[in-house]
Amino acid sequence: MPVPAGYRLGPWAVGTPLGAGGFGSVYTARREDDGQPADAALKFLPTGTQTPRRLRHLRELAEREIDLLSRVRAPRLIRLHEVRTVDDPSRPELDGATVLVLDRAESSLQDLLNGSPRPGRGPELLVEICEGLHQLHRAGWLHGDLKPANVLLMDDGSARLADFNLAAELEGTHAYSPMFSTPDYTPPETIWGDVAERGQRIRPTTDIWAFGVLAHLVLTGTLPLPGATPAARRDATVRYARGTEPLRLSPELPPDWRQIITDCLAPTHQERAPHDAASLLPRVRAAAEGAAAPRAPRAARPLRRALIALACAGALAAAGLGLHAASSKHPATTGSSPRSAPVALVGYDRCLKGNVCFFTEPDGNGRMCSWEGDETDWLGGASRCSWADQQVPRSVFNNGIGPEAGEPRVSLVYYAGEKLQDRIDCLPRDTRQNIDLARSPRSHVWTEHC
Ligand SMILES: Nc1ncnc2c1ncn2[C@@H]1O[C@H](COP(=O)(O)OP(=O)(O)OP(=O)(O)O)[C@@H](O)[C@H]1O
Repeated sequence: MPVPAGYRLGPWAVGTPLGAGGFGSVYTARREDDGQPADAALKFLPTGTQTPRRLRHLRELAEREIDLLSRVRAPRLIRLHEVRTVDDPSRPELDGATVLVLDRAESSLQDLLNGSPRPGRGPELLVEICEGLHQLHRAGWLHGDLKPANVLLMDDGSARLADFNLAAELEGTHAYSPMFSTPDYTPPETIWGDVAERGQRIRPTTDIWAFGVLAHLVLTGTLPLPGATPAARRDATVRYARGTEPLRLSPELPPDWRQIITDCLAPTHQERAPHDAASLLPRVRAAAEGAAAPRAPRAARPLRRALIALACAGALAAAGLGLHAASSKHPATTGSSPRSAPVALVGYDRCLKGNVCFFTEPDGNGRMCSWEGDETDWLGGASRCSWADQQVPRSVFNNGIGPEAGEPRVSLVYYAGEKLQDRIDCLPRDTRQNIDLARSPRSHVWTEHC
C-alpha cells in the first residue's frame, strides 16, 4: 500500500517505508502539530479499497489487532497510541484505510537474522520474547502468528511482540483465529485443525510450538524440521507428527535449550500442554544465563499414540506422500531465515494432498472432514466425521495421490449407508465439486477406477 512521503494524517506526516507484510504496510511518521514532536510507526491496513469479501476479512484482521492492543498493555507488547481512518476521496487507493499509530521500532528480529543468522544476543532476545508471550497469555490472548518478522526490536535493543492481526482471545481452552497461518511456525494439529464456523481453533500450545521453531532458528540459524522448501518442511512435520521420524534438532544446541525446544515441539497438543509460557519462562531465563534450567513440568501421560496419530496426523500424513521427500540431514535450511508470510487456508485449499475432503458448504467452505484411507462408518468408525450426523456435505474434493506415489487407488466411491451400502457416486482424482444430497454419506472406499 504505497503512501507518499509527506502525506498528512491528522498531526502525523508520513516518512519512509519501514516494512510490509501480508496485510499491512508500515511507515515512519513524525508528529507535526503544535504539540510535542514525536516519532511513530503508522501501519496502514487497506480496509477501504478491496472487494467486499476481502474488505470483510481485512476489517476483521484490523479489529483483532486494535481490540488486543487497546485492551492489553504490557511491557513486551508493542504499544498502540491511536487509530485513525483515512478520509481522503481524492486518493481512492488510501481512502478508508485503517491506520494504527504504534511505537516505532528500529528493526525486527527478521532483519537481525537476515544480517546474522545467529545473533549474539539470541538467548537474551528469547527471554524477552518468552516474557511477551507470557504477558499475552496471562491476559487471555494468543498471538497466532509468532515469527521473527513479528518480533520488533526497539532503539534500546529490547524485543516486543507485534502484529496481532491473527491474535485471538481465549474462550475457555480455545480461541478462534482467521484461516491464515505461516506454515513454518504452524503446529501439526493446526495444519490439520478442526475448523469451526468462527475460524481455526487454536490454543496456547499453538504459540508454544512457534516459540520452539523461533528459538531453534535464533540459536542455530536453521529451522528445526528440515527441508529446502515450505512443502518439504511440512512433509517433515507430517512424518514427525506421525511418529515415523524423530525430531533431529541441531547438534549445536546446548542441552538445556535442547530440552526446552523439544518440549515446545512436542508433536501433539496434549504432550505440549504442560509447557506453557509461565513454566517455560524461568527455564528460558536460566538457559540464557547458562545456568542449569529448572526442571520441566511433568509431561502429560502420552495418550495412546495411535489415536493421536489418527486425530492429528493421520489425515495430515498424506500431505507428505505427494510431496518430495525432504533430506533427513539437518541443516537443509542453513542460511535461510525465511521471511514467511501467512498463507490463507481457505476453501478447497484446506484439503491436504492425499485426502478426500467433504465440506458443509459449497465450494470447499464451512466445516471439513477428511480422510486419507477408507472409512466404513463415518459416525462410529476409527476416523469419524464430527458433524455428519447433523449436517449434509455440500461439496467434496478428491485430492488423492496416484500411481506416481505408489497408490493405484485414485478414485473415491462414497455411500449413503455404513459398510459401503447404497452407493451414491464415484469421484475421479482431482475432482472438486458441489453436491446436492438429501442426507450425509456414511462410508467411502478408494478404488482404482470409477
Ligand atoms: N511499530 C513498528 N515499528 C517499526 N517497524 C514496524 C513496526 N510495525 C511493523 N514494522 C515493520 O513492518 C513489517 C510488517 O508489519 P506487520 O508484520 O505488522 O504487517 P502484517 O501485514 O500484519 O505482516 P504479516 O504478513 O507478518 O502478518 C514488520 O515485519 C516490521 O519490519
